[in-house]
Amino acid sequence: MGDCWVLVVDDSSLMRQLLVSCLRSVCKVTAVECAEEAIRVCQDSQPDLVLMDWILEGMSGIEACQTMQNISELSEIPVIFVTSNTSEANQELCWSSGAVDFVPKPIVPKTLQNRVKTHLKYKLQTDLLKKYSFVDGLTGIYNRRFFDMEIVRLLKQTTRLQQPFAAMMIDIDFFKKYNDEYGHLQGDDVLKQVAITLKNQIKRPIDTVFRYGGEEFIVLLPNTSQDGAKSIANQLVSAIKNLSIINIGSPMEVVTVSVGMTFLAESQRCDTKQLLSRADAALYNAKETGRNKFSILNE
Ligand SMILES: Nc1nc2c(ncn2[C@@H]2O[C@H](COP(=O)(O)OP(=O)(O)OP(=O)(O)O)[C@@H](O)[C@H]2O)c(=O)[nH]1
Repeated sequence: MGDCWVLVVDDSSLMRQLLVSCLRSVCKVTAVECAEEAIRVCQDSQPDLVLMDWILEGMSGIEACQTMQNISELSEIPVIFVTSNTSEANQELCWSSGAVDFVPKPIVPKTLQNRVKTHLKYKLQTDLLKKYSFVDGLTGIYNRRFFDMEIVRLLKQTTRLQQPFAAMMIDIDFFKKYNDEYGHLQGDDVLKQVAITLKNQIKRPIDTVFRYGGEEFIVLLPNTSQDGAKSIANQLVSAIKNLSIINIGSPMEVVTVSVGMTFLAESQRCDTKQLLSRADAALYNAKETGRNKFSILNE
């Protein structure tokens, strides 16, 4: 729980100090003074929990909570109101805005700490369950379901932050021949080795590998230059070849992959469908022009 991170939103500096010092022994805490800034912080780096004041300059706590509910990547961050507006009608507003709890002011430190601990525990459990439902059973890397969610979030983030973005579609060459020659169980083992190798090649925490389909993988590299992405694509191709897994059905004699890459410069935008069809076209080109290589499609 010490690694959890709580964002405090309160326009009184005294209250911010009080809340931060009260929670410091429970988790990491950051404080901001208005709802607009809180939403920005949540969009950039999602906290595990938000402690929200009701009356704030500009957007109110209730409006902020409603706004967060309507932004898909923020809608699952639990919000607890910390407020002296404790009338029944106001409590009703808290619940209907999407808050998970309500702590009255003046705060009782022990109560606040225990409420926060309880909600962080729920959050950690939910995150863990989600994580398992997003992991591919065979290879242990993220699955298609997670890709479908992540790609929407990452493309939005890329547009908002005006960053470049690279996506690679990776397909094992002559894998049907491998299965036919060595059997499906050994084929499964190759899929595991390829997945682990791809994962080990990408070093930054924001880069992600997914198993997209049977013997197809996707690598997403947010905020990466075109040269950087090309060099990673080359590394991936070499790393798989260097595993030296014999495949007598392949002219390369070992298991190799083909990589189709699409790159979006800072100003370029596209949706998931366009991104996938470009990566797929580049992959087709890599397959058609010899396999065991990468191709790039920019337009
Ligand atoms: N062992 C195993 N094989 C799989 C799995 N998913 C898909 N495959 C196999 O992957 C093979 C894909 O074959 P193709 O699409 O013809 O592609 P390929 O033989 O790799 O040929 P190219 O892509 O053109 O180089 C098929 O034999 C599938 O049965 C899996 O989970 N385990």
